[in-house]
Amino acid sequence: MKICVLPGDGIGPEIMAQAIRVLNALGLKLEMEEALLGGCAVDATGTPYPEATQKLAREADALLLGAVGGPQWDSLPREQRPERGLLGIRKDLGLFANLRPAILYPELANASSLKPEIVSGLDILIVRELTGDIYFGQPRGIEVREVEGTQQRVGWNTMIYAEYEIRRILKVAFEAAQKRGKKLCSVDKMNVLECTQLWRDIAIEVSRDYPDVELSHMLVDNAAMQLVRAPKQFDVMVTGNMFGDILSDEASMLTGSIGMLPSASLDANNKGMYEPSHGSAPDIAGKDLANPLATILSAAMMLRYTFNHEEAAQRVEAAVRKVLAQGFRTGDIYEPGTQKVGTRAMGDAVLAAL
Ligand SMILES: NC(=O)c1ccc[n+]([C@@H]2O[C@H](COP(=O)([O-])OP(=O)(O)OC[C@H]3O[C@@H](n4cnc5c(N)ncnc54)[C@H](O)[C@@H]3O)[C@@H](O)[C@H]2O)c1
Ligand SMILES: CC(C)[C@H](C(=O)O)[C@@H](O)C(=O)O
Ligand SMILES: [Mg+2]
Repeated sequence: MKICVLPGDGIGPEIMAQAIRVLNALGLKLEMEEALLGGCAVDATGTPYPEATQKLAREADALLLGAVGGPQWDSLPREQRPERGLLGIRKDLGLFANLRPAILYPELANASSLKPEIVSGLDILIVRELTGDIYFGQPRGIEVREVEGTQQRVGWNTMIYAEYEIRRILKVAFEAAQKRGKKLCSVDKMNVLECTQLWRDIAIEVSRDYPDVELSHMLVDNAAMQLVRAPKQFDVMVTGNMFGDILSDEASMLTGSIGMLPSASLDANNKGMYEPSHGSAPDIAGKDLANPLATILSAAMMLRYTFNHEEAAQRVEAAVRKVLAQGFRTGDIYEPGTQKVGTRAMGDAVLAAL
């Protein structure tokens, strides 16, 4: 089982160190090799997704990513920014299916931004398309043009989906729903955007192959509202790249913190890159404050989806549950009466629980 490890930037190396300790403690035959992605790669090689990383990434069975980015790279030309490395590796490896499970651990009911009675038992899966949409659409750019008689800067992007891209992510979502609560909500903005009218049309077509799954549709603005009004109405949600990015950060707060939301980014053969949904958190980087649980839970998803090692995945998830029950909390999920710990001590606790 060959894993390409990409610690990245900011809190990336800190949270990754804990996930690797957990993986190593499982007694599995895992071969891990580190590579550069993001700002660290820009600093070392001038490019965010260097050739050496491309090679390792393509050879590996799975990848584990911390996070990339930071203000020190924000003024670079766009192609050199860390985020381009992340988008580049997703596209290069065909990782079109991003699974983001928002699960509320009962111990964190009070850490959720919603009242316990609204979120208790929450278990939503957000399926986000990851290699298309306005993220990758051409043309795009910023240029000076004449507009209404004056020269001014104009910025534009293109929201575009081809039928096959919509079809394949919907299949992933329907199949996930079949294995869960058999309810799928497809989120779009068909009242305004043609691109997402096509999305809705195809969702209806694909649904004919999944008569056991109840398909509903929701406009994205309403979906954002419903997520904080009554999130338990959802089982699986499926949406495009842009809306999924936003809705999954929103959903993370229902679970207590963005530091609790893992993710899997899969290709058609379940090769995957596993990464927490959050970013490099420059405001807390290097301070031993970051919550490593989203990364550790992402490693569990890797064991489940790419390596088919359900038992090991469940061991890791049970260990996370146990440390929460024991009262260990990083600052983002802390509440009075629990024990505040740093990133490394949280890793220690998970290891002890294992
Ligand atoms: N997958 C990725 O690599 C990824 C994802 C999102 C953002 N980014 C990049 O990260 C940088 C910072 O972005 P941002 O500030 O908008 O989002 P962010 O997710 O990094 O941080 C948002 C807030 O959440 C907190 N936070 C995030 N992860 C945490 C954790 N594990 N434990 C405790 N608190 C945590 C941060 O301290 C911050 O206050 C940007 O350069 C952005 O492009 C990368
Ligand atoms: C860093 C950025 C490119 C990325 C995205 O928008 O996909 C991040 O926000 C995420 O959610 O993984
Ligand atoms: Mg995001």
